[in-house]
Amino acid sequence: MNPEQQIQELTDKLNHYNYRYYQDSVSEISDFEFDQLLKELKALEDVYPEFRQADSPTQRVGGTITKSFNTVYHRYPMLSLDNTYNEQELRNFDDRVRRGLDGEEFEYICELKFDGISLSFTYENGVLVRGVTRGDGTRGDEITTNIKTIRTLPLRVKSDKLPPVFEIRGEGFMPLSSFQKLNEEMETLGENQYANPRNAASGSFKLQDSGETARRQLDCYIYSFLTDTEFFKSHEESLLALKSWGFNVSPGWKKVSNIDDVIAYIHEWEEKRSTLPLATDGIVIKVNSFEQQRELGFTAKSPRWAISFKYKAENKPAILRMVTYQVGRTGAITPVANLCDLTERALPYKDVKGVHLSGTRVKRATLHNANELLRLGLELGDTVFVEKSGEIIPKITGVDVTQRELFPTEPITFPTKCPECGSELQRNEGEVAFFCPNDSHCPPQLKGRIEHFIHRKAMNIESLGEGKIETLFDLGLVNTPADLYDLNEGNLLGIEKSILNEETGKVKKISFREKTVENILKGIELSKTVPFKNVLFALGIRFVGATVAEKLANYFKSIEALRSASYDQLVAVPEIGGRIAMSIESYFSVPENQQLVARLQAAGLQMESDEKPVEKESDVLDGKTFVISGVFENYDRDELKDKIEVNGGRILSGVSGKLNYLLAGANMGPSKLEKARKLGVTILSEEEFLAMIDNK
Ligand SMILES: NC(=O)c1ccc[n+]([C@@H]2O[C@H](COP(=O)([O-])OP(=O)(O)OC[C@H]3O[C@@H](n4cnc5c(N)ncnc54)[C@H](O)[C@@H]3O)[C@@H](O)[C@H]2O)c1
Ligand SMILES: [Zn+2]
Repeated sequence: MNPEQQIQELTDKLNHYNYRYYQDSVSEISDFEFDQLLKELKALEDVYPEFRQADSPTQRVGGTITKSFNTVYHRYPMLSLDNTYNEQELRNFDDRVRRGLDGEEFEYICELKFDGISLSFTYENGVLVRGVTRGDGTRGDEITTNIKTIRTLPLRVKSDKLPPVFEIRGEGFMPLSSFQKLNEEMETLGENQYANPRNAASGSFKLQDSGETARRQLDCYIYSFLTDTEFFKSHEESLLALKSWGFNVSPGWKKVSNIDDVIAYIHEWEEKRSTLPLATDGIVIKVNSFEQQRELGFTAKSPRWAISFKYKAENKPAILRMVTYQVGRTGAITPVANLCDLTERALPYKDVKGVHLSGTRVKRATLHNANELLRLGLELGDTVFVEKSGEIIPKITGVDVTQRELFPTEPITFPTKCPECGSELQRNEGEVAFFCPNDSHCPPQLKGRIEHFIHRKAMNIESLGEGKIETLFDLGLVNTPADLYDLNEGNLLGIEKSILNEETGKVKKISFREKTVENILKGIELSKTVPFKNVLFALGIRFVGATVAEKLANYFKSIEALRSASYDQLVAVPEIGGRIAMSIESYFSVPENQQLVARLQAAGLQMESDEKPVEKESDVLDGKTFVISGVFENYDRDELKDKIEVNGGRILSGVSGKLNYLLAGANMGPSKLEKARKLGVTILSEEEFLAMIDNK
């Protein structure tokens, strides 16, 4: 790959992770890995500035705004912080500050870096009037009713020294105790749990229902004060004043006069921070004097007068006691390392508590697949190194082979049979994972099929989550998706199941109360109105994803026609190839599948597409073709698609020479944009597009 392609790829990747992180409150990789990729991109851009993309994540704050809230412009931009994981870079920062201040004396304030989301609060005449998220740094989401649920945040501040309008900033977070409670509840309800308190805080501050936000007991530490006139001389003064006005200022901060003391502060908190009631991921160092802060100024993304030091994930030795094998929803086999602490070597495995890693005890780490076992060269009884990068699943990073002399080990033999159903395992040419081919009877695969069926993009039965499906499956009430339609109040109400959490040894109860049952049944009933294309996707036919399902539904119009289509008829459909055609044929040839479809049909699901001809609003877009890409402010992509169609336009699946317009939102891949430019396609913003149809 040449540098230009590398820059493009890194940009796309990082923008994707940013989007998932800020929009969906999900971390697909660890923060450390994210920050390494960002540094890699920055280094490349420094050498090849001409290839830097317009949407480079090195140039802007990563967050986004959503259309579910009012968008508010920040009076003062809300930036990010530069970060580092090592002391040398911290000393380099110190050198830059010193040079920037021409040798003047200066002080630092060290603070803990709380792991939540950045919030801004505006007070007018002492009254809290607005709370806004950081958003993209320039504009954020107005979440005033939600932030008012923070009990430590004064709604009114009494002091005769206050400026008429001021803004304060802080980190909204979910205390560890609230986080644990929330996740236990999610588990009981069978909902997906949050991976870490940060994601939980970010999701909870942006709920539409502020009653629910209140219930989740969020909190906020205040760390900054802003106003139009110079009010304080230093950060220290402002922290003391904020405290005296009743704001929740975390007591851990400290003023120091040189970088060595900063480093001492970092060491002091490295262990101690695990005793705090909230998650922290590092410390923040700020130049104390506001005048000096102004002298140093800002980059596009962060102040030059501050930096954060992030603690690296802890890495510890552990003993590999055994390897167990999990069967995934698709039948893939994942080996899992079962670990214990060095001090637990002699304990029977059931009494083992695991290795202490960043505040929790770890007993298991995924080994991904058979190749990973080989790559690490593991043997049973080995002393291995484990790491937990904050929120992400613990992983084994290496083996200490010297320990084998003292503690004998045994080779690991990968199983040849499925641990769940006993079928002979298979591995496809060129694939790393072994899988169980018994897709019609292997329990985890059956469960997986049902989970796919209820997915938002399939039958959209939101009232059923993973935990509930698991319970119904284990009780034998639901073995196939069709069984869902036989459920009634009689067999659901009062169901209880205790689930043992093997990590903690705690037993949790899942119970179906009246309200839950009502919701489940309502969701199932509603799914009968879900269009045919979703039903087709929900069946989970191999290679028939949501887009293929839509194409097939539009073409064949009914399950009857699809089922009886020959291979030749199938491949005659635009964009349907031999692989898909074969998979469809083979799906309908299996008796269990025929039965399933028949039962679903009898239950009243939509097995025909009732595509009404679109009611046209105008023909201003007649004969024009569009591709929609990225994220938009006012409408989502489906809404935009509708707007195009009712005005006579057509949607194409990709950028090509035939395309007239690319409707480009935020976060779209720069390579697509580039391609469109090269082909001379007109690129439209959301605004420009809306103006186009407004002129009808
Ligand atoms: N894992 C992923 O997929 C993923 C994706 C995107 C971003 N990230 C992580 O998020 C980081 C970027 O997020 P960011 O821009 O919010 O930067 P950041 O979280 O590294 O630092 C800036 C933020 O720190 C917070 N903060 C906490 N305590 C503070 C204090 N005492 N004083 C001042 N600020 C304080 C503020 O909210 C501020 O906005 C990345 O560096 C990466 O680590 C991870
Ligand atoms: Zn199996």
